[in-house]
Amino acid sequence: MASTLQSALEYVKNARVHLIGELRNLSVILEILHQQGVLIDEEVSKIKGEKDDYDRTRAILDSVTRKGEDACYKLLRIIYKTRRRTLERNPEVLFNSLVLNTEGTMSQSKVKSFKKKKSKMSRPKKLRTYIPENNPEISPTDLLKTDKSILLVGKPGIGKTALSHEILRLWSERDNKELDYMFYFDMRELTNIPPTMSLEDLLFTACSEPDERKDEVLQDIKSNSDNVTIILDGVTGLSLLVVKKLVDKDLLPDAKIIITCRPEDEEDLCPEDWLRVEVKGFSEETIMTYLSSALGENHRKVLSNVELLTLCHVPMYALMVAASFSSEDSLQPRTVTEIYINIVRFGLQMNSNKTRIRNLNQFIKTKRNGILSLAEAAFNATERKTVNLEELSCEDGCVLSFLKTLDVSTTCTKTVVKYAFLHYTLQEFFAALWLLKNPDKIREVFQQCLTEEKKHMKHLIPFMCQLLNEENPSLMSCLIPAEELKETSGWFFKEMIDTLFSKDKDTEHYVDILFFCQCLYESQSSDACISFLSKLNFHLDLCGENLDPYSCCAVAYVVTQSKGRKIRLNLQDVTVSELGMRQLFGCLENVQWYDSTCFVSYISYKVIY
Ligand SMILES: Nc1ncnc2c1ncn2[C@@H]1O[C@H](COP(=O)(O)OP(=O)(O)OP(=O)(O)O)[C@@H](O)[C@H]1O
Repeated sequence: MASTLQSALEYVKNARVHLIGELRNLSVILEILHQQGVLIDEEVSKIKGEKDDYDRTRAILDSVTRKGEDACYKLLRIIYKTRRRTLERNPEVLFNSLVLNTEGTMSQSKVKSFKKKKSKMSRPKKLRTYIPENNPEISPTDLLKTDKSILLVGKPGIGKTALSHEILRLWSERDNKELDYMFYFDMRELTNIPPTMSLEDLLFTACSEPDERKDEVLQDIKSNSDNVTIILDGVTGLSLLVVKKLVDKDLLPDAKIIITCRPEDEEDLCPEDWLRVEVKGFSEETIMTYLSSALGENHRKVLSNVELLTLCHVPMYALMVAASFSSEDSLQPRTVTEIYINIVRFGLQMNSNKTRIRNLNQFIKTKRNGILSLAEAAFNATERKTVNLEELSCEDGCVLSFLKTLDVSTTCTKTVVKYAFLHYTLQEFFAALWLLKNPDKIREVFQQCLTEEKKHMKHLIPFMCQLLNEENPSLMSCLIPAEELKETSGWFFKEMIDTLFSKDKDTEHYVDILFFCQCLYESQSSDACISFLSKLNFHLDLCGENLDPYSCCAVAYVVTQSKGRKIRLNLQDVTVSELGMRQLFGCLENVQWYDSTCFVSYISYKVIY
């Protein structure tokens, strides 16, 4: 509850502007402040006599801050306990359950057989393997209860900090009235402290200092270290002597230490008697709960897209997907690629030591070389049909935050570190980005899409279509000069349509109309839609297709772009959800139902729920 980096007094002062706008049910707060002896009768009456709630809130905050730290702490506790009634906008980030695994890492032979099995799966099945299975082994409550020290390991953004905050919350709300201590340190905030910092300085300077009898408190902590829990969040190594001594139990030998770290920093951090817990992210069930509570009915749009659904196993990405869909209509991403652009921008911002959003473009420009080198490794890996990135020259932690690391033993004495993206579709996104920097390769990739061996390269095309869109320069303008992109988009769509249709003349090659619609929707280019429709003689045949809401959105977009000519649309025997059907209704006025050449647009569909 109370922050470890600022006192309650500072907290109330800093939050004043927000509290003035957002506190409500002031009589509840006043009553409890009175009961707890923070305010006396006269003060309460005076505050109640103020002319409106705005002045009453100011008066409460003034009185409490004048009374100092203790009074501010009590006020914060009251607000926290009554937050559902007293805060206009409930700031609580609800903790959704995470899959926690205590089994340890998979053996090399298991990894190999899993990979072999995976290589034979279809793309949706492969993507689904990212989502961890929901077989709960241990809960945050168990983690609070155990006496063992704990190492929480997990990929970037997977929920380690959220889990340690949850442990802190459970601790602050438990009934146990015995005196014990819990300290939380965000190690990323402790960058400028001397490597030789003492325990006392760590606990009382970097953390909160008791008002009085500091020596006595420190003595109590030292002599009863079994009553102490210290959470060190985001540890990258043992360079701070005090942290090393805590881990080695040279200091506070009976204290419980909880460390969170990413897999690449795990070595040396997990003594044998510690409990190692791997944070694996959201299960499918949690993704559904998370998205439906964040987005209501709109969550079906995400669920129907296997790329986005599986991406959401990383809570940080789930947050971004939810934020993208829940923003004001005008700010909502129209396309899937825009969500990835948001994720990349947000990921860079999160790992940039809090760059402000208005300075973010400038910041991204400084990371240009690192991002493009990551993009190159992504392209090479995608072409080789693997998730292992090779020849990664970038060492910038901010850029590498999109990756997870894997230690692979090459011989019994040698281990190499391999990198992979947190999700395969992010690899494809970066690969598409690299192609736009190297447009000479694009034609070759279009050709590859027609071959059995390299047909997986087609998944880069929808990303490229949107990244070429001049109206959305939020990422590309920082990486590739606008003139280069303009030149590419001058020939890109014609070449794409011509190449992907070309084989159709000679063979029975199947033209994937839905895939085209998806690319054109991502491009948001009317001209490209018209070229495509004229290639099809304005006849879209989707007979027998399974149309998820995203495909429906894409089809509706393409159909509506044809202003001069109506479209003949064959929806015979399609399977479609109710949401998808609603997306399609919007474009039906652009559909030609009867026509003299006896082509008739046709609808017969099965609705799925
Ligand atoms: N269990 C959860 N319930 C709801 N949201 C969560 C949960 N876990 C994580 N999130 C969301 O995802 C974001 C990233 O999570 P978090 O900071 O905990 O990741 P992390 O594993 O600590 O990452 P890093 O390695 O980068 O420090 C959080 O800001 C939060 O919004």
